[in-house]
Amino acid sequence: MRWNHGSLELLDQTKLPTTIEYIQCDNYQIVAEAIKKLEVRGAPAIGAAAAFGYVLGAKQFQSLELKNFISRLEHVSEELRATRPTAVNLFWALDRMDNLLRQHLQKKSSMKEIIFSLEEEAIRIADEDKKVNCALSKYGAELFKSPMNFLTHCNAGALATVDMGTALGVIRQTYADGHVKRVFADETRPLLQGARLTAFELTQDNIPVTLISDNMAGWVMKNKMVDAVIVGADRIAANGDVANKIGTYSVAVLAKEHHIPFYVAAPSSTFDFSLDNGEQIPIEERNKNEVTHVLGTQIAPLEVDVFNPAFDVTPHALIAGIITEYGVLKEDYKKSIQELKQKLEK
Ligand SMILES: CSC[C@H]1O[C@H](OP(=O)(O)O)[C@H](O)[C@@H]1O
Repeated sequence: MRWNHGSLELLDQTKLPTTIEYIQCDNYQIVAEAIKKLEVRGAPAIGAAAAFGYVLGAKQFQSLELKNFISRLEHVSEELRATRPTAVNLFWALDRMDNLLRQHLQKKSSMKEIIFSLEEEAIRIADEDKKVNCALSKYGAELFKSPMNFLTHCNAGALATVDMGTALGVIRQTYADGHVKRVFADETRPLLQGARLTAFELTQDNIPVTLISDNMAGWVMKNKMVDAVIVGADRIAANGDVANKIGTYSVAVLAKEHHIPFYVAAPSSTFDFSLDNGEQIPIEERNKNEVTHVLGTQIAPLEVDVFNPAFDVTPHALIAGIITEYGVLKEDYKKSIQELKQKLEK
């Protein structure tokens, strides 16, 4: 994504890998639609895009009298929050924008000061994400000191963040250290983020990648073709339960069965300290057409019933470590995540 001081340019991820097309967002409504349609997707990327959408909304209504400006911007925040329910980074980013607005209102700042400060905060959120991914990638790479075959699910790469990625950030750093033999990428039905995005990112970086369909993950593990699994996250509860793309839970169970370490890579902004466990994480359910059609081609009877949860929850007991920008958290997750929370509150 690229911020041009008045408009946000987003790479349309629904068109990848065959078409490189950008969406010029000059109002918050276009950003909200882009998040809903997964034109921009991935927890940190959604958060940063929403923050810039908030700035666009503020600019759209800056000529209103203050009372109306405030109510319109509250509506902008609500509309952006309503785009997708699971990735907590969306709400974390919008909370930062709302809190900053409240501070300016208390200080009776001018409209010009408010707009400038909101824009600075959105840019800060984006810049922080790049630095955070670099830091967590270094911590993650320290776990892998010999040549490894990885398996990953969905896309937790540069396309899912502002840059570098989380799970793919660790893989990129580990590759730079000479410790990646190959990455097995699950295609990740129904929207194929693995086939369309992870395979795209890794081939662009000349990192050896083998695309597999989701139902092959168990067999490659059984045949000792995988040394470690690493995935991203959309929301992590206070006990270490992790919500991530649907299919992640199945991969974690398979990894456990085959004694393969299963890692999650996520910035601290993906933790939801208000939730005791993963059962409390809202799981987005999406349109049935995403399952009955593949890239617009019908593959099932239209009248069939469909269940289309976009995420599932992996219990912390299946997770070998959660790689963050503060280091790798391990069991007892409740304790290590509480320590992370205290660190963030300092
Ligand atoms: C680095 S967070 C990436 C995370 O987000 C993806 O979901 P979606 O493509 O629906 O936004 C997936 O769960 C990834 O692991």
